[in-house]
Amino acid sequence: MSETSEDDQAQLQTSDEEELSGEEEDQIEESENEDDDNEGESGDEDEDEAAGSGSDAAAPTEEAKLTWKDLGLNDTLCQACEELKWKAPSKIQREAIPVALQGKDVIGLAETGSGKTGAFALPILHALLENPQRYFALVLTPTRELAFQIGEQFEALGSGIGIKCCVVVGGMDMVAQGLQLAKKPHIIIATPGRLVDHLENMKGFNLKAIKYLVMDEADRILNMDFEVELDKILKVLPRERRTFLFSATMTKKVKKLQRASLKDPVKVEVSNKYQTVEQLQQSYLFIPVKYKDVYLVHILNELAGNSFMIFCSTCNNTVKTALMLRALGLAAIPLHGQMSQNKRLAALNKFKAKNRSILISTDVASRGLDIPHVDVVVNFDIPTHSKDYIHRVGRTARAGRSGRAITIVSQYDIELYQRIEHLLGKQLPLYKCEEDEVMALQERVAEAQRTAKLELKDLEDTKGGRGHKRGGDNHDDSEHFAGARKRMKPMGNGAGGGGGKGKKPFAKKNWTKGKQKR
Ligand SMILES: Nc1ncnc2c1ncn2[C@@H]1O[C@H](COP(=O)(O)OP(=O)(O)OP(=O)(O)O)[C@@H](O)[C@H]1O
Repeated sequence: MSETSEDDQAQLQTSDEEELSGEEEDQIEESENEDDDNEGESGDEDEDEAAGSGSDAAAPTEEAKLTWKDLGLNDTLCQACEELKWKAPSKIQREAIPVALQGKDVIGLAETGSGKTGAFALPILHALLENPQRYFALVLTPTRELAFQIGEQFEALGSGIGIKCCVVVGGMDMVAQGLQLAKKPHIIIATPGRLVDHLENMKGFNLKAIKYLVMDEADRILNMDFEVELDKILKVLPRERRTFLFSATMTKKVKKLQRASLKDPVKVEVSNKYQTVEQLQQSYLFIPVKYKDVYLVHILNELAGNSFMIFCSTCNNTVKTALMLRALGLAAIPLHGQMSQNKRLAALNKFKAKNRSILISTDVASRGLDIPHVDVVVNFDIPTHSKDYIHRVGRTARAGRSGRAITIVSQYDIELYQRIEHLLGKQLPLYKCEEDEVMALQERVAEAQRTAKLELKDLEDTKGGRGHKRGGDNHDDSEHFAGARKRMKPMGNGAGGGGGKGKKPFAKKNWTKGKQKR
């Protein structure tokens, strides 16, 4: 493997400084263009394969003796990994990086949180240092938040070499993005819909020079939801390029994979299902649908002090659930595709900064997001596609940490749940709880549900009155809403706002008063 010369590095840095001085700040603007955030997926699950969840930690294992240098990466990048405290490559990195450095196309299948981003970013940065060039690589991701996260990771790894990235996603100002693109970054990280907008509308912008195409969450990108956009993008990319497909779940459908026009790809598959049990404690709860809220509150109470990601099936459910929990004094914040992009980012940042301990989201947050402090994932609504289960529960137990996943299964979800167990290749244990204790919460929860309902109605009325269309950006500020809550009797539950460990958001004894039977 050739080493990158100092001249090459200097070239990369010098040209950046010349062209990119006076960088303009991104303007965040509200938009209702949600084309890139499809939350549903079309089936084909029998043909899918999964690498499990959380089993191949990014954290190196004892037997992992290989160093970054051994993989063939140049010194600057080895140093960048060390600065990020990545002591040694993870399994997927050990296996994928050498193949990628040989110039091969790669299909990388490895568990959630196992370091796949580094597995494709490092060889691209290595190649960039050997042949510095603008518009060098294009990374496609299914969601906007993931695009920002990947951009940050490229910048962290490439900080020593003056790498310039541009994140191109919907919901942000087109003009500001266009200006950034015009500065010819090395790496473009994009959601397909917005990239197509630029390709079609920005004079002089093309992707003819691209040397590397990455599809992160590749099975999702190759899904029919992105068909039109992806075809447009692939048409304008040069055939002479390297293509990397990465995900924790991959389609086996040859037809779908053919769309990526890979050339003799090497499949790098990393899976070690036995460790899943150790790091990710998975369980399910079988309950009648009408008790879902009360069981959720019970779980949050039982595991108080942790950080939670709760997944719902619809935008409306995320808001309703968040309002219900907030009426009980729990620090819940919704995140979904009908929120404006600045509010989506704000919600995520509050959760990341531990200002809120409960993030309630749709599948817009199920893939790729790397928030190390997530302790518990709750599938409040069961995922319609079992693949999504793998991604959702993968938001915890990342990079060698431990975590828990609890799936609420109602009488209507049995078939979907069986499919999940089939995909996992094992049966999960029941989440144990005392029914009496749960039912003792019912009265308070019912009151909170009523409050939430009123607040939701008030929210819709207020926004509707301002001329917003229903289903637009009208479900995003439930946090600051206190209309109906003001009318509600004080709960006296001592609920906290933040989510630091050890803090109980509300005192359990308050909830067990006045037990009642079902
Ligand atoms: N070699 C390494 N050593 C230690 N930590 C690492 C290493 N490589 C990556 N990480 C860290 O592990 C975490 C998970 O990495 P990453 O987000 O790339 O996982 P992923 O495999 O893409 O997960 P997902 O399938 O959920 O998208 C990140 O916080 C990253 O910084």
